[in-house]
Amino acid sequence: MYNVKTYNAISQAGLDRLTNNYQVNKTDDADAYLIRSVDLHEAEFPKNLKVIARAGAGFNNIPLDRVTKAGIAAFNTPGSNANAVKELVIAMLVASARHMFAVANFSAKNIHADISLMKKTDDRFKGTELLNKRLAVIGLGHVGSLVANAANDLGMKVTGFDPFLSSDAAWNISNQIERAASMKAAIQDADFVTVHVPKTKETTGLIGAEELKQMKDGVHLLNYSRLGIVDNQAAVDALDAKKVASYITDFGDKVLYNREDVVVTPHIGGSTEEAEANGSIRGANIIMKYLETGNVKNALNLPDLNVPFNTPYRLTLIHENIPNMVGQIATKLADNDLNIEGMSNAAKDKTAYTIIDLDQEPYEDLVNELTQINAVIRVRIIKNQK
Ligand SMILES: NC(=O)c1ccc[n+]([C@@H]2O[C@H](COP(=O)([O-])OP(=O)(O)OC[C@H]3O[C@@H](n4cnc5c(N)ncnc54)[C@H](O)[C@@H]3O)[C@@H](O)[C@H]2O)c1
Ligand SMILES: O=C(O)CC[C@@H](O)C(=O)O
Repeated sequence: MYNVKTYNAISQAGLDRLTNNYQVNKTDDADAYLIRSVDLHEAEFPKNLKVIARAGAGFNNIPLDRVTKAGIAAFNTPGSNANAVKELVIAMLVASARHMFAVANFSAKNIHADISLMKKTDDRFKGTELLNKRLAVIGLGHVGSLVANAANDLGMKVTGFDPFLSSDAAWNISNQIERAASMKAAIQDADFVTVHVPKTKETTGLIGAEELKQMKDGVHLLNYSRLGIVDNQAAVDALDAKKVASYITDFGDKVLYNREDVVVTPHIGGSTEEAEANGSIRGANIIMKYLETGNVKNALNLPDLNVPFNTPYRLTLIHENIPNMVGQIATKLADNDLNIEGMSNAAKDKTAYTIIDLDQEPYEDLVNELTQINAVIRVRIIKNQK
């Protein structure tokens, strides 16, 4: 029996996929965590924990270095909520062009007045159209590519900037989207700028005072990525200077409160029934595959390694990516008369992963003995359930 612990509201759709070999939230000493935005940076991980699946795209809440050193595989589910974010961003583009939040505030405050009078008395509510306006999309991954394509379908001129664009992602982007060679080239002519990059050391403050200065006067800025990717104090200064017309973000920050030109939504970009179900189902599938086969695809901290599991037992080893690891492991098995039916190894950055298929049950102390090899981080024996 495997134990799964959930954090945050995890859609039942994914939990329903777990087979009878799984129980959910029965113990803290879990084999797997299925999480959303919970911040794990200060968390202590139980000894049993083998895998963390993040239902969603952003993984800046997982301390990847520490998790890897503990031999825990970490996965996210990018794309599971991309359509939800796209729809909200498009709504916010329309809302900012048509002053929808000012209109809503006005009508809420003047509930007893004849609302049709406001059009006659107040020119503030005359908006602009998105047609032929320019949108800069920073980051063209799962979310950014959908936003770029949808804005293009609405008749906007769209410029994208993504120096690390994967070839898979590039296939999803309409050939109408212009590709900028630099951030400055992307933002300097844009009427709207929207940011869709992961939060890393490199992207923190990606849109700061300098970038805001390079934008057109009256630009509308959107941040549905993460807190800190836009320097909020710089954004407030640019709003005060009327450089930026409006700023819409999914992440609260006290410097943004009580302003009519700022709208903060409470981190709801991916909060739809469909997106939460997608993320939870993908998370549950990832957990079952990793625990039951050791196979890995698109992990955040392990290389891809997918080997058909046709023997009664399998050993998986997470170890440092240094010379002679596989040799030492194979020698230990040979010294103990364990025949290797199949062996595969791959590396990602400083971490390597080895799968060894065995035709017989390994002796009890093998895990301990292999773990004692210098630079071996985690050893598992998996019994084939098929
Ligand atoms: N508000 C929400 O609820 C919500 C929902 C989903 C995702 N997100 C956030 O949005 C981010 C993007 O999500 P995604 O699913 O598109 O991720 P993704 O990994 O598919 O795409 C991210 C893209 O950003 C690009 N990128 C990285 N650094 C860049 C830089 N310096 N300049 C330009 N491009 C850069 C990458 O090459 C990649 O193509 C996530 O990391 C997450 O933080 C927020
Ligand atoms: O879990 C959520 O609702 C947030 C998800 C979102 O921020 C993401 O990065 O995918």
